[in-house]
Amino acid sequence: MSEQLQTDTNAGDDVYEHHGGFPMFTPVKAGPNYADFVESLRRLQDLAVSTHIPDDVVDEAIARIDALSDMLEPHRVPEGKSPAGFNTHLPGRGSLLLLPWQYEKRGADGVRLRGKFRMFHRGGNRAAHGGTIALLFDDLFGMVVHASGHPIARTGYLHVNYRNVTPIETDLVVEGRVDRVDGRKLMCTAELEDLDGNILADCEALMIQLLPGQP
Ligand SMILES: CCCCCCCCCCCCCCCC(=O)SCCNC(=O)CCNC(=O)[C@H](O)C(C)(C)COP(=O)(O)OP(=O)(O)OC[C@H]1O[C@@H](n2cnc3c(N)ncnc32)[C@H](O)[C@@H]1OP(=O)(O)O
Repeated sequence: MSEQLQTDTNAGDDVYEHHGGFPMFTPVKAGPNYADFVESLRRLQDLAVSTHIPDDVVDEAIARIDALSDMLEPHRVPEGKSPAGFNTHLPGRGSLLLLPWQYEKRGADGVRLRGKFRMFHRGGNRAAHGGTIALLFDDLFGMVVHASGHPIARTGYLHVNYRNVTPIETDLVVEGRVDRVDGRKLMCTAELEDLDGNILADCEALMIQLLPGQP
């Protein structure tokens, strides 16, 4: 198993040339306080979309956020050199982009995550924005492909069926798997459910393995 894609499940293809033009990523371990850092940023995003603050407080917030950004700026690193996205024990693998969900299962037969859509994922009337649901599925399928031992594949299409309104700030589960393989084409399916087993959305995706050099 290459260090490039090594995870705690040891899943994934180990020949770099099979991963298209992807660079070799060596997972970067998060420090003990990294999860708190990302959670603080998520809280800030929750508040940014759910407050109505006076202009003078806006001015002060801008100044403080800019000061924080100035503190972080010298620590910029190239893609793959940040802990963000590589720490499978953290919500959203430690990435602010990804849904802050955690793995309940990750194996060759599928991947299951549990978590909540946050306030900043709200699309209207306490429902999750449909685009964030597609993001959840898309990232899940990346991990499904990896956990099933296939080389990196990119999403050809995602077909999302929004079956019921998906609530924010409520524990939910999503589970997906590779259903069928046809050469480079991996047909995947997944369902998003509440804890009573009601399907909120389901998704079918075509994941396509990359040819050598494909970005
Ligand atoms: C340590 C902790 C954890 C870390 C662990 C990391 C895990 C590992 C992480 C990596 C994670 C990456 C996950 C990325 C997930 C995205 O990248 S999502 C980004 C959105 N997707 C994209 O940007 C893809 C853009 N598209 C492309 O790059 C190119 O279309 C592709 C996918 C490379 C395919 O191009 P191509 O090689 O020219 O293939 P092409 O001949 O067109 O198609 C191949 C076959 O698929 C079919 N096909 C292609 N598109 C479609 C379509 N839309 N509908 C139907 N059929 C289609 C073709 O008809 C053809 O079928 P056959 O004729 O072979 O039967």
